[in-house]
Amino acid sequence: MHSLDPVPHLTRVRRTRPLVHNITNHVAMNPMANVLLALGASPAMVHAREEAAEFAGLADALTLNIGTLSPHWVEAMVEAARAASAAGTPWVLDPVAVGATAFRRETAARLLEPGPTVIRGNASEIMALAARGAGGRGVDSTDSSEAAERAAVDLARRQAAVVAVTGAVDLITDGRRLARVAGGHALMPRVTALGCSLTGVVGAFLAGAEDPFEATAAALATYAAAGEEAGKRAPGPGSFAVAFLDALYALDEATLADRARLEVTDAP
Ligand SMILES: Nc1ncnc2c1ncn2[C@@H]1O[C@H](COP(=O)(O)OP(=O)(O)O)[C@@H](O)[C@H]1O
Ligand SMILES: Cc1ncsc1CCOP(=O)(O)O
Ligand SMILES: [Mg+2]
Repeated sequence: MHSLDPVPHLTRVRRTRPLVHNITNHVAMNPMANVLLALGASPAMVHAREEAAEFAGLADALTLNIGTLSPHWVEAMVEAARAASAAGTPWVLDPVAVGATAFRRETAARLLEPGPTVIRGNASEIMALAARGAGGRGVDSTDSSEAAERAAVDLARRQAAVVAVTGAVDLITDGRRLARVAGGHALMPRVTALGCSLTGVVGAFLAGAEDPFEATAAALATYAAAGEEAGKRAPGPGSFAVAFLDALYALDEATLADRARLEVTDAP
């Protein structure tokens, strides 16, 4: 068992206010920007092909999400990914519903080429990307994160990337280590774009981090702690969405240290 303290990572994000460039889907655009602001980061949603690569070169981290694709956006994403990799800027791929259509599979394959630092998806998406499952039901998972463990470790090794699988328990692996993050709240998958927004939060935690595995686990532990706090106050998805932003904003280091349920072992 290894130890991993998420608190210094949250402190770094709040101190440095990283500029996170996101090419995300139409559904997530607004909630994701609000989540990043509540966290203390600086979001920018910049998707035109004419400027995506240039902007990726300015940002502290980049996140790409294939939720509502169109051909123009795919080219912008490929160019932004290449620019980020060339500049040594960390970037995250969110393979929304990757198993659903050929267009998504082809796009994800193109985006894996320039080498994402982190791949963050739900269990069905990670299994589909690793060619081990049918891919869920649209954007929602039909698999548990435990079922995706082998796929996640294989994908991490194949891609030399960190893979984060979310669900009731989150798994994070770099192919060598495996972290489990418990907590969060059952209302989280009932609010759209909370997973997409988490991808932005992972981007914020990667900025300036020495170890992307540790930074990703810290991001997921922070998100779970905020979800748990929000769940105490919200009776349903509408109020949860608002309570989650407030909880993320209010989450202090002592509460994170107290709430974080994070364990790290060797990957199988
Ligand atoms: N049943 C659950 N209990 C607690 N937290 C959950 C549950 N399902 C998902 N989450 C949390 O919700 C967030 C989004 O994850 P998920 O729903 O898997 O992603 P996506 O929205 O991309 O499908 C993650 O922080 C995850 O830990
Ligand atoms: C509903 C929907 N349709 C295309 S993208 C999207 C948002 C998915 O958000 P999340 O992956 O966070 O559930
Ligand atoms: Mg998703």
